[in-house]
Formats: sequence, structure tokens, C-alpha cells
Amino acid sequence: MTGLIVKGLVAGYDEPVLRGLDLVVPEGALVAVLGPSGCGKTTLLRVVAGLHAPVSGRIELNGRDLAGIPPERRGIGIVPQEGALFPHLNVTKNVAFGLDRDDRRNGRVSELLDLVGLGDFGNRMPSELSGGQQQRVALARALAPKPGVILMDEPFSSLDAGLRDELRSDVRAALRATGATALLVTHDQEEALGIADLVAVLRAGVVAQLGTPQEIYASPANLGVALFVGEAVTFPATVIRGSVDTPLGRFEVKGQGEGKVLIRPEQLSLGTGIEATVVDVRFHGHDATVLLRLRDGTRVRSRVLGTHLKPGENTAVTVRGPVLFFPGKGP
Ligand SMILES: Nc1ncnc2c1ncn2[C@@H]1O[C@H](COP(=O)(O)OP(=O)(O)OP(=O)(O)O)[C@@H](O)[C@H]1O
Repeated sequence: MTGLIVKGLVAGYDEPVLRGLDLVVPEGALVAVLGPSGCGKTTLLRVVAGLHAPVSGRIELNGRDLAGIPPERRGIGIVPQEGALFPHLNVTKNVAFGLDRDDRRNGRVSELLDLVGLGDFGNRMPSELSGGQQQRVALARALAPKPGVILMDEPFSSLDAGLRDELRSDVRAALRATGATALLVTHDQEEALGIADLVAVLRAGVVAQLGTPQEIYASPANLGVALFVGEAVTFPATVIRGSVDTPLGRFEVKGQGEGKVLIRPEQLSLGTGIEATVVDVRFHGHDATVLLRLRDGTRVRSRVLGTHLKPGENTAVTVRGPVLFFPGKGP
């Protein structure tokens, strides 16, 4: 298989951070590694790039074992957190930096600048660009030598929300247009689910699940993954004859024994069903979270597209769609 393959990677500092990590980035795909701060995302990128030596494990890029190969000969492009452009070179020279003379002449630089929406910015200096524009140049620079894989370390984290959204779509489009293989790390679940072809959830030094964003959200491998990739309403429950009793009603579930039931807030629709009182309403612009108290005192969160409900008013709540069950006491 071509692309980036990481097998049994153990790496860290005084303590191991990555503890036998397996990961596949298929050729032409964008894979997002999602994990909380400090879980080892940057360490993973540094090891793949050849900047930090692993304790053990194997890294292959398009069939080539990278062991012992220095960073500059790995065929890897890097987009750091904050562009890190060469401050004394203009945009064109930044992008052309890793190219040989022929490639500089054949229009590759202007092609890439057009692709990232900066066709007219070739003569600007990095200090004359916005943060988002600098990230675009950094992407063009990383793509220029046609690397086997592009590594992106939280490339949107320094930008404000609106710009981040726009840049995410443009980065995805540029990666698709060039057929590049890319590995992005982020702690932002919305970003990972929104941009990637595949998401790898990193927990306790291993990939707990690798799947499409839809799979990760709808069929999480365990409760830890489920809680990390989105908001959730959970109840302790015991499966009896294939169903569980919860304050929101009885549901059929897959699994057995004691564990936790998980429902996403957007599965709770308001108007009919179990009686509830509105405790609080939080508007997010396009939708709202309604915090509810059920008759037995349980509090649950519903996510709805719009509502005129106010705190203190009565409503009712119904669960739509499948209810997940995770055995054990986890996460
Ligand atoms: N040079 C270092 N020496 C010792 N420990 C380090 C070093 N760099 C990172 N660590 C530790 O290794 C762990 C993983 O760090 P890493 O930077 O890979 O995490 P991360 O997931 O990228 O975090 P963030 O999202 O905050 O950037 C952390 O506990 C960190 O404190």
C-alpha cells in the first residue's frame, strides 16, 4: 500500500508518549490526528519528519522505510503552527525555496500561488501578509517540491473563527487539486471532523480509532472516543433483554451488562415526550442548546435549530435515532 504507514511506534522523552501507535495515511488522503493537548501529536509529527528519534517502530512512506533517513531526504513537507516563513524572502522566493532551478522556471510557483488564492502576492514580504495569508504561503511552500506527505501541526490554531473556516476549505481544495497526501494534527474535534477524509483519535499513546468522520461520530469505538468527538448526554445503565431504562425512556441497544448509555444532544427533540422544564437556553447563532431538567431532577442538554423557549417554561423531550451503549465503567 502506498502512502504513510506507521507501525508500532514508541517514542517520547523521559517517559514514553507514543506507546505502540499504528496509523495509515492512504495516498491522496487527508488524515487528521485528533487528541487533547499534550497527548503527543507534535511528537508524532516530529518523529515522522525525522526530527525526533523513536524508541522503536517502523515508518514507511510510499513503500520506503524511513529509518536512518535524514529529515531533508524523507520527501516530507511541513506546515507549522504559524507559517514560519523566511522573513527576509518574498512570497515567491519562500515558495520556490525547496525547488531546483528547472522547477522554479516552469511556473510551479505561480501555479501554487494561484491555487492558494495568492496569485497577486508574489512580491509581498511575509510581514505584509495576514496570518491566514501566511498559512497559505506555508502550504504552497510545503506542496512545491511534491512531497510524499505533508505534515500540518494545528495549522489554523492562530486564526480567528471566520478565517479558520475559509482557510480550512481552501486548504482541503488545494490538497485535493494536487493529489497530496497529508497528515494534520489538531485538538479541535470540529476541525478534524470537518476537514479530514479519515480521523485518527489519539488516546493514551495509541490510535483508539481510525475511521471516516461519520464513523467516528456515529459509531465510536469506546466511550472515551465518543465523549471526545462531540457533546453527549450519558446515563449509567444495565442492559436487560436487549434494552436499557433511562430517565429519557427505554431503548433497545447492542451490548450486555452494566455500562453507559450515550445520546447526542441533537437527538433530543422538543415538544412531545417526557416532561421537562427549561433551565437555560444558550444561542450559538445557527442553533441553540437548551438545558432541561426532567421530573426526577436529571439534567440533559438538547441541541435544536431554533427555539422560543425560555428558562422556567415547560416542554417535553423525545429521543430520535439510535442510542449507543458502552459496557464497563469507562472511559
Ligand atoms: N522536548 C521535550 N522534553 C520533554 N518532554 C516533552 C518535550 N516535548 C514535549 N514533551 C512532553 O511530551 C508530551 C507530548 O507533547 P506533544 O507536544 O507531542 O503534545 P501535543 O499533543 O502536540 O500537545 P499540544 O496540542 O499542546 O501541542 C507532553 O506531556 C509534553 O510535556
